[in-house]
Amino acid sequence: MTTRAGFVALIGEPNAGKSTLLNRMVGAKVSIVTHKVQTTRARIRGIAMEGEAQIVFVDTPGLFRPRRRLDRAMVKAAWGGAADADIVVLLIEAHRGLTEGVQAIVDRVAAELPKGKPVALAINKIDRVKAEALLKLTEEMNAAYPFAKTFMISAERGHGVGDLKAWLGAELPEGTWFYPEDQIADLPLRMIAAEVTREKLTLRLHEELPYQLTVETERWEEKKDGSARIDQIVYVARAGHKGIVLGHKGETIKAVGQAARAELMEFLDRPVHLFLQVKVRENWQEERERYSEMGLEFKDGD
Ligand SMILES: Nc1nc2c(ncn2[C@@H]2O[C@H](COP(=O)(O)OP(=O)(O)OP(=O)(O)O)[C@@H](O)[C@H]2O)c(=O)[nH]1
Repeated sequence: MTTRAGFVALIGEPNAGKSTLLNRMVGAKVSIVTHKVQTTRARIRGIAMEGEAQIVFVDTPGLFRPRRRLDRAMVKAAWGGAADADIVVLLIEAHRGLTEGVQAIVDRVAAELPKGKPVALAINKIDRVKAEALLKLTEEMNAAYPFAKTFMISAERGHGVGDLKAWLGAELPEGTWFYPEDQIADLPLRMIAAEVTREKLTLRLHEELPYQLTVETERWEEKKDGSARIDQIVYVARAGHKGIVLGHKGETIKAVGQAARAELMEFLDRPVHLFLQVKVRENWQEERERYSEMGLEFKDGD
């Protein structure tokens, strides 16, 4: 049997319904922490199986409205994420139509994405408009950009979502799955847990380091007493950064751990034992394979 696997980047204006759509396609509330838009970097938002195809959804946060230097770097990285994805889906809101924001995204898509990259259009919230308006918008959008396909959906009610998912599955390149099917179930939790810690680090360290560190959940153990033991590693790019992350007498990492643990307990609704370790991984930025796995690649100078 032919298996398929690949990355899909979901892009669109804030509020377009990306989280709602993802939750529907992935079938779990995986995007719980993602509304804190500006603290996130492109990463896996969820994984869905569609027949023999494994669809890995990547997030491209901070795609628009760069304000500070850091944000500009993030926008660049986000477009890198979209460019690396096998398929891009632009999600727009039916009742708002071709807004200035949507036009700006379309312009960027045309300018930044490699030619031939399939970009599908998903017109969301169709429950809010009449059929004629929808047809007009479809024409208008397809005049603005040669979309590979147009879908009319309601992420909230589920209309058309199955068609979109089936199309994505069929369009992905042939290849082996990135994740064993039985691991997909707890993968989002591991990623959410890592994201929570990364967010606390970002809050604590302000703009000093966040770009150069990453958090990975190494181990997740369900204890008999109903609690969860979570082991995470914070990777920093340079030996000098380790001290900053640890803080004086380990105060910084301790505060980060406490804050992350509190949020995880609330999210998981049970006791959590969180263990954080800080390690130096000098070639962190060069580990391209890792990034391409996330649908994101850092280039020199970013
Ligand atoms: N009427 C209607 N509302 C929808 C539909 N899909 C999503 N929404 C609503 O649109 C709002 C935004 O949805 P989200 O999924 O949070 O949007 P998002 O694109 O992830 O937003 P950001 O995280 O800000 O980028 C929510 O209030 C949803 O309930 C739909 O099909 N119909």
